[in-house]
Amino acid sequence: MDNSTDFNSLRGLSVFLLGMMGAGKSTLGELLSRRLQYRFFDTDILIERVAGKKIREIFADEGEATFRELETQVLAELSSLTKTVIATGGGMVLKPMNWSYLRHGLMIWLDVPLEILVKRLKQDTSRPLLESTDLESKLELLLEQRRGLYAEADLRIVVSDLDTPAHIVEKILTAIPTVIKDFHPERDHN
Ligand SMILES: Nc1ncnc2c1ncn2[C@@H]1O[C@H](COP(=O)(O)OP(=O)(O)OP(=O)(O)O)[C@@H](O)[C@H]1O
Ligand SMILES: O=C(O)C1=C[C@@H](O)[C@@H](O)[C@H](O)C1
Ligand SMILES: [Mg+2]
Repeated sequence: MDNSTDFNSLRGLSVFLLGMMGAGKSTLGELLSRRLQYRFFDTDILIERVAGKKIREIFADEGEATFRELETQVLAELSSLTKTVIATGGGMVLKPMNWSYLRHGLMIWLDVPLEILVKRLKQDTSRPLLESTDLESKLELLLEQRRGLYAEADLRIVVSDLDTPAHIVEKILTAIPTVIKDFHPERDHN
């Protein structure tokens, strides 16, 4: 099949991937962008570039509030682009102001069960919010606090243990035409 038939319905609209740490936003974002022939950006990577240091170091040296400011700044710049897939950081949904930027594109929530997140993140040391705490309890708490926010996305993709990144991208591409039908670009940007 000609891949372009998959995504004509997007009409150049950017895609924002939302979801918890470890949900696969960065991994899938890159794959999805290739399928869509879109550019790909990852807000965490851009923040590290702007700050000239790792996220772990930004949290340690300047605190989470500074990280969140940089996050909004990077998002604001990306939101004016078209034909772009953007992997956001897990906490992008926290600031109400960020929603005015996220709403410029199609927002997709990668909904991954807690057990899978724990499995994926137990060896990881790059995520400061998961440092020196009981990983499962911390993730559970964050998920509880954020679930309602992620649920504001235009599309929810439920991920199971057996879903490979390629399979999830196919699920997204299949769902896009349906969700885009109800998408109103003139929706409230506030
Ligand atoms: N479908 C999948 N199956 C198996 N492993 C996966 C899948 N998707 C992602 N992973 C793995 O899970 C880990 C976390 O993925 P990734 O970094 O893409 O998450 P993220 O959503 O970008 O997290 P963060 O919000 O912290 O940036 C990586 O090691 C990645 O290889
Ligand atoms: O869920 C979060 O709050 C975070 C997720 C990561 O992507 C990074 O943006 C950072 O580690 C914070
Ligand atoms: Mg990521």
